[in-house]
Amino acid sequence: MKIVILGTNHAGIAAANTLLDHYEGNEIVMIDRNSNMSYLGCGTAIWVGRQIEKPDELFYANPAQFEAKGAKIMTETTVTAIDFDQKEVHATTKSGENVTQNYDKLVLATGSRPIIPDIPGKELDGIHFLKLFQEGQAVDQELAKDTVKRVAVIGAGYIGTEIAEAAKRRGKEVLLFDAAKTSLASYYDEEFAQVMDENLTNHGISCHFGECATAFKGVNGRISQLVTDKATYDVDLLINCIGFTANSALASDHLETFKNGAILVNEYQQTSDPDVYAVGDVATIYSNALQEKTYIALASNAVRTGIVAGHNIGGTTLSSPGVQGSNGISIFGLHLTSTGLSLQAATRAGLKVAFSDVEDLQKAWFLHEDNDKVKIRIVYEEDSRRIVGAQLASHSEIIAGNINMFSLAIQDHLTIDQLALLDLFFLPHFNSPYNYMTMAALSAK
Ligand SMILES: Cc1cc2nc3c(=O)[nH]c(=O)nc-3n(C[C@H](O)[C@H](O)[C@H](O)COP(=O)(O)OP(=O)(O)OC[C@H]3O[C@@H](n4cnc5c(N)ncnc54)[C@H](O)[C@@H]3O)c2cc1C
Ligand SMILES: NC(=O)c1ccc[n+]([C@@H]2O[C@H](COP(=O)([O-])OP(=O)(O)OC[C@H]3O[C@@H](n4cnc5c(N)ncnc54)[C@H](O)[C@@H]3O)[C@@H](O)[C@H]2O)c1
Repeated sequence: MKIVILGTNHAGIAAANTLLDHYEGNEIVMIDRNSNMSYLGCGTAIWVGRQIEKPDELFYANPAQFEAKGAKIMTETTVTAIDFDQKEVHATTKSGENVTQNYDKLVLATGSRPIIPDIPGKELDGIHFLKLFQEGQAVDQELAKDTVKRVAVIGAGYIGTEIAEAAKRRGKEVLLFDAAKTSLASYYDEEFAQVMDENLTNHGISCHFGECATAFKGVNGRISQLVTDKATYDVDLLINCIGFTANSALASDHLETFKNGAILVNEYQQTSDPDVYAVGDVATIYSNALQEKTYIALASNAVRTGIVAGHNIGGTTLSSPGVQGSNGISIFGLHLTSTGLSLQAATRAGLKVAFSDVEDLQKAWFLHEDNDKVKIRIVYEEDSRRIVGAQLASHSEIIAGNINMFSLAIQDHLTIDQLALLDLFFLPHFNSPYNYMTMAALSAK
């Protein structure tokens, strides 16, 4: 069987590795327009903020590894069209040569691109996006310039908040904007996001929330001012981080799509064309919290969906268990993690939910060093008492592991009452006998 994989980043790599490592006798062709593969965008802010010196280790795979396993890999080759009737992929190489690859099964792993705000001045120099390694390099080079003193970041979601920290660590004056009332509003309720907002402000980032960019103005073709619905700011550099949109244009005329344009897939990652699979940021994903298909762009989902598609194409039926959109962020030592739905998000989705909040020390009360407070919220359905979300905030790194338990609870449809008496280990170095997770579940009304 000939399998063509379009896009060789996290989702395409996972599909290819699954097929190459577990199934024999297939011809695998991988095509990508980029010159590199496997770039971990999650490391961009860590590198740009000089928490690591170099970006070299942010790549975990290269074309030679796939060639060694028998795949044909075509980088710097842009797919221009797909003929789904003839089962052919048309592409153009770097040198301008047009090439065609036929397929028995096709994997769409073309990912996503940042959304471009449609406002005047968007074409000015000094306005950047952050997705590709090359875009990270461009921002890194800008931050090295002495002339770049004031940086505006539009969008205080994950990328915006992380790059705001990085620019601050590079000694810049940083202004962070979001249309929402707080940072991280898509992931956390106000009570949690405000902890982050305070942290950002305390570290010298100027937060402008509930404020929308309306125009970018320039001098000699380069950004010099940001105009919002509230004021005008002089800026030397602007970074847009207002979310991703699926790269589905190659297939959206032929395949069924979700309301945001992502390719609709079933639990086997199969699209409305049975010979075409879609994985990662280009595809929808099933949310166990919402109990319906949705769109969540995460590298963790890209890897899992690639594995699922690989096995199903290879011949092993494997159904995806769905996801919770579990995520985390760490800014100037403050960690926030969440899974499933916040109270706001659940209410917006029409769920009738309640919540339980607790605040306590991470470790036992008699340990006075490195024993930070933890803030926890569990969100659950009022009638069924099914857990649909959890949020944690602390300077303690231990919370990073805890959120995964809530992810499993949501996946397995556990109720808040089932969580209350769950056997959680106790050791003073890590927690208290009255664990805050237990206490949050026990105190649910
Ligand atoms: C700055 C940043 C930080 C992030 N941090 C995290 C994090 O901490 N945790 C997390 O889980 N997620 C994180 N993400 C999100 C994560 O990077 C994405 O969800 C992930 O990259 C999706 O992988 P993918 O393979 O589906 O798509 P992509 O990474 O978008 O890859 C798609 C590939 O398809 C190729 N392609 C597209 N169109 C064509 C075409 N026509 N022809 C040929 N090739 C094509 C592209 O060149 C690309 O290589 C972060 C993203 C960014 C940008
Ligand atoms: N730590 C992580 O897990 C991590 C890190 C980086 C990126 N990612 C993922 O990558 C994807 C893209 O990240 P992102 O930060 O671009 O998106 P995001 O969805 O996290 O945040 C986008 C932010 O932009 C704001 N916004 C939207 N339109 C706006 C406008 N016109 N003006 C001002 N603000 C506006 C939104 O309110 C939101 O807070 C997301 O799926 C994210 O989860 C994850």
